[in-house]
Amino acid sequence: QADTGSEATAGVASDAVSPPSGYGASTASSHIDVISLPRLREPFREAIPEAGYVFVTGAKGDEWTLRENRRAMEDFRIMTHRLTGVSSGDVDLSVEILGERMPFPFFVAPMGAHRMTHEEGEVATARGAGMAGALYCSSGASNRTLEEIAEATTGSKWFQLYFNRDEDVTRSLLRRAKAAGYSAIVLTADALGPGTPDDFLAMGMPFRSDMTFGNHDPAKGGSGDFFAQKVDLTPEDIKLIKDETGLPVIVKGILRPEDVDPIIAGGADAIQVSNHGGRQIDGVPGAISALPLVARAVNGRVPVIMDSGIRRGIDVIRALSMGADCVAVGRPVMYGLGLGGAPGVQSVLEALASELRSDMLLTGARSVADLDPSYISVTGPSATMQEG
Ligand SMILES: Cc1cc2nc3c(=O)[nH]c(=O)nc-3n(C[C@H](O)[C@H](O)[C@H](O)COP(=O)(O)O)c2cc1C
Ligand SMILES: O=C(O)C(=O)c1ccccc1
Repeated sequence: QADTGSEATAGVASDAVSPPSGYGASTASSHIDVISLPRLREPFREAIPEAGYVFVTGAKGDEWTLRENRRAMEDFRIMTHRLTGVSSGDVDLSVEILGERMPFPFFVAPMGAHRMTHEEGEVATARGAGMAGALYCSSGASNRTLEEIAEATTGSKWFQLYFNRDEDVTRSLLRRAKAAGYSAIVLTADALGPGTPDDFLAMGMPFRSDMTFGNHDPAKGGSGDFFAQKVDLTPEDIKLIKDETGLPVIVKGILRPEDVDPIIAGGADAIQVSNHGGRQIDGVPGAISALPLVARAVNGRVPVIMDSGIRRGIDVIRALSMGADCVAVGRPVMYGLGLGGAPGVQSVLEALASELRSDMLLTGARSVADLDPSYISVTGPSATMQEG
């Protein structure tokens, strides 16, 4: 895709925000055939500009953690139950987390800058999530505004907060999220800003020239500077979120079991085990390896959510067996957005649900509530971590 010429303006959604940059993001809007989520990565590369592909698929440093998120899945071997009398009509994938009923135990992870992938940005992703009945977690780094996104999804929605150094800015974001109907706040605790894959740095960080962070656009009720994030967060900061909104707070980015107690004492209503898809610090363990120890530290006091590396139905089974109540899916949702806009996102989420349904049947578990560590044999580096 050339970054010049008027051709790129054709087909731009009428509600797209800023003037088209000629960047050439996807304008696709159709269902897609999904053999599996990993198989979408190459077609995604063909469908959007190289800068978007590198930004979305890349990760920090040597990308060891990015690879480890997938490799470590292999340490968790599925111990299938046989002759359990479970039929397909019996399989129940639904869960309820923080008062939200979900038709399947996964939702859309908060991701910023969807206009690097699709002209419509987050509005299309959120609409697609709603079409699949999935919960959409809106990123604080969205290109569209949280209000536009709220209006676009028919499903449940959570708002992910990048805590701003300016308290008034943070409070204003929280008030708006509450007013727009978001039902929980996700406090991201493991990020400094946009991911900086080496390949993206080498290209000169080519964000599209018309890219803005919608929630901070003064023309749309926003204020402050997205990049002015508060980095010195403590468990005390959870209180401000709860005081301002009265909503449940999920703390995202936890890998270390010792962090759990102070965060729950600070008022957190859920813990999200995550390494941000390997995008912020390289060298941290695969999220699935960290999950069992964090889940043991939580010990049922609050729900546990996990993300980073979920690509298959069996990955969802691994995470739920090892103590997660549900999981979030990141990059594959962007593949769906680039390849098919809102219906493409729907296709991706429904394909994962369908894969999970047959994997559950073959695992021999009737419902996600039945999954426990007895369904898993832990081997390799992840087993060593559990002993350590
Ligand atoms: C392009 C991109 C942008 C992201 N932006 C955010 C963000 O704004 N806030 C956040 O909490 N996490 C963000 N994440 C991290 C995701 O929420 C999630 O932790 C990660 O993508 C999960 O890993 P997966 O992609 O392997 O599923 C982003 C991830 C990607 C790929
Ligand atoms: O890239 C990321 O990981 C991320 O969190 C982010 C933050 C700001 C804008 C876009 C993405």
